Amino acid sequence: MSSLLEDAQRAAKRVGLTSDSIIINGGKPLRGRIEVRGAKNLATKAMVAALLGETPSVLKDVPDISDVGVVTGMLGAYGVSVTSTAPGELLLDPTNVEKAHFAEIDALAGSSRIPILFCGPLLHRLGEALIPDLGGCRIGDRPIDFHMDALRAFGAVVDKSYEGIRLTAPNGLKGANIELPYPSVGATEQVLLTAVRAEGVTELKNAAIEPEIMDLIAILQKMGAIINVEPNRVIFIEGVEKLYGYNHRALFDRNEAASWASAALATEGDIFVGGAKQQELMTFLNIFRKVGGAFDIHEDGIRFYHPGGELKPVVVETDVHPGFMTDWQQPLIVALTKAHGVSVVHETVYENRFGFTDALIEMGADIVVHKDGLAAITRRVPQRPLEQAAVITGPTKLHGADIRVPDLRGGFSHLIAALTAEGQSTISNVGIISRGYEHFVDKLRMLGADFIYEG
Ligand SMILES: CC(=O)N[C@H]1[C@@H](OP(=O)(O)OP(=O)(O)OC[C@H]2O[C@@H](n3ccc(=O)[nH]c3=O)[C@H](O)[C@@H]2O)O[C@H](CO)[C@@H](O)[C@@H]1O
Ligand SMILES: C=C(OP(=O)(O)O)C(=O)O
Repeated sequence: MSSLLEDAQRAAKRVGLTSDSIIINGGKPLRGRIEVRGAKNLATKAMVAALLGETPSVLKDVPDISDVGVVTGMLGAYGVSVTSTAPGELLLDPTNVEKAHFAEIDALAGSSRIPILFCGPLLHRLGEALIPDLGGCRIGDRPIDFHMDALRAFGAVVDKSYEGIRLTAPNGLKGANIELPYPSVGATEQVLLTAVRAEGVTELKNAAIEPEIMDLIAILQKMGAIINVEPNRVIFIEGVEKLYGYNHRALFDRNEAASWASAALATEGDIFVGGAKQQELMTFLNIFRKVGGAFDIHEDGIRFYHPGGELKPVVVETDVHPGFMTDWQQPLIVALTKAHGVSVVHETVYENRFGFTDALIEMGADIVVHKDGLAAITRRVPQRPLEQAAVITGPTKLHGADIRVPDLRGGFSHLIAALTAEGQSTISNVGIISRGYEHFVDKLRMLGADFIYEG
C-alpha cells in the first residue's frame, strides 16, 4: 500500500470519515451558508505554543480536521493533556510535560508537517526533541534546511543517528541573528517558537508575515513574549524566562474561505461563508472580482456568488503574503476553465503544485503546464528557480471521470470540478481533504450538492 494512501486513510479515520470515495453528480450550483472556523495553519501552531506555557491555555474555534488530531497525538505523547471543553474549544495543559517514547512519536510519522515546530518548545522544556518523519502535502521537495540551520544558530545539536529527527541543547538555547534565504512560513514560526524563551535577543531577517504568523505572534504576546515586527520583514524577539497560558480565538481559515468562494464561482452558485473576513482575503478578493465573481462583505461573513455573465481570464502569480497565496490557486483554476480566454497561473512557491491538473485535463479542461514557468510574460514576481506555470484556455465543459485526490488543495479542486462536470465522477482518496477542510461532506450536503457518500 502506498504511504499516500495510508496517510489518507489515517486522516479520514481521525475525523470520522469511513469511506475513501465520493460519487458526485455534477451540474448543480452550490447554494447556501456554511461556516469556517479557525485556520489549519494557525490552530495547529497555537497548540504547539501551549507547550511553552507554565499554565494551561484555551484555544477557541479549533477546526475538527485531522491535522489537529495529529498535533493532539503529538502533545499527548509529551504529557500535555488536551481536552475539549466546548465545541471547538480546547484546554491544553502542559504542566506535566515528560519525555515521549519513540513508539508514540513514530506512530505519527508521515501525518503532518507541524511536528517540526515542536523542536524549540521541547528543547526548552526537556532539553531534547524527538520528532517523527514529516508528512503534509507532497507538492515539491519541502526540505527543512532553514529550520535546522535556525535551530543550530540557537545552539541546538542534531543527532543524525536517530530515524526521525532528534535534537538536544547541551548548553541551552541562545538568541541568534538569522536571515532566511526565503520568507518561509514554517521556518519563521520555528524561529518565533524557539526565540521567545531563548536567552537574549533574536533578530530574524526575511521573515514571513502571513496573517497566521501575526496571529501566532499575538498568542505569544498574550503568553508574555516580547516580539517586535519591524518594516521589511524583520522581527526582533527578546527572550523571556517564563511564559504562561493564553486564551485565544483562532484566526479564521482564509484558505478554506477562498476555496468555497471558488466553488461558488465555478458552479455558478451562491455561498455565504460565515466567519470569513475581508482583511485577510483582500488579494484573493481582487482576483475573484477580476475573474467576474461577486462578493458582499457582511459583519459575520462574506457572500460569494456568480452574478451572471461571462467569466474573464486572469494572470496570477502565487507569492508570499501579501501576495496571492499558493493554497488558493487550485480551486480557482477550476473556475478559470469556465473563463472566456487564456489565463496563466504562475506557481512560484512550490516546484510541483500542478499535479492536480492531470485530472482536470482528463475531465476535458484545456490546461498546459510549463515546468519552468513562462519567462516572457509581464510579471510582478521575479522569476524563481522553482516556478511552474499553468496556462488555462477556456471556456471548456468538464465531463465526469474517475479521479484520485493527490493532495489537500488539489483534492478540493477535484470536488469542485466534479460538481461542475456533466455526468458522474467518482473521487477516491478523499480522506486527504479532511486534513484541512472541516466536515466538508456535511458542508457539501448543506450547499445542495448531489452526491453519494457512504460515511
Ligand atoms: C502547515 C502550514 O502552515 N502550511 C503552509 C505553510 O507551509 P510551509 O511552512 O511548509 O511552507 P514554507 O513557507 O516553509 O515553504 C515555502 C517554500 O520554501 C521552501 N523551504 C521551506 C523551508 C525550508 O527549510 N527550506 C525550504 O526550501 C519550501 O520547499 C517551499 O518551496 O506555508 C505555505 C506557503 O504559504 C502554505 O502553502 C502551507 O499551507
Ligand atoms: C500545503 C498545505 O498544507 P501543509 O503544509 O500542511 O502540507 C496546504 O494547506 O495547502
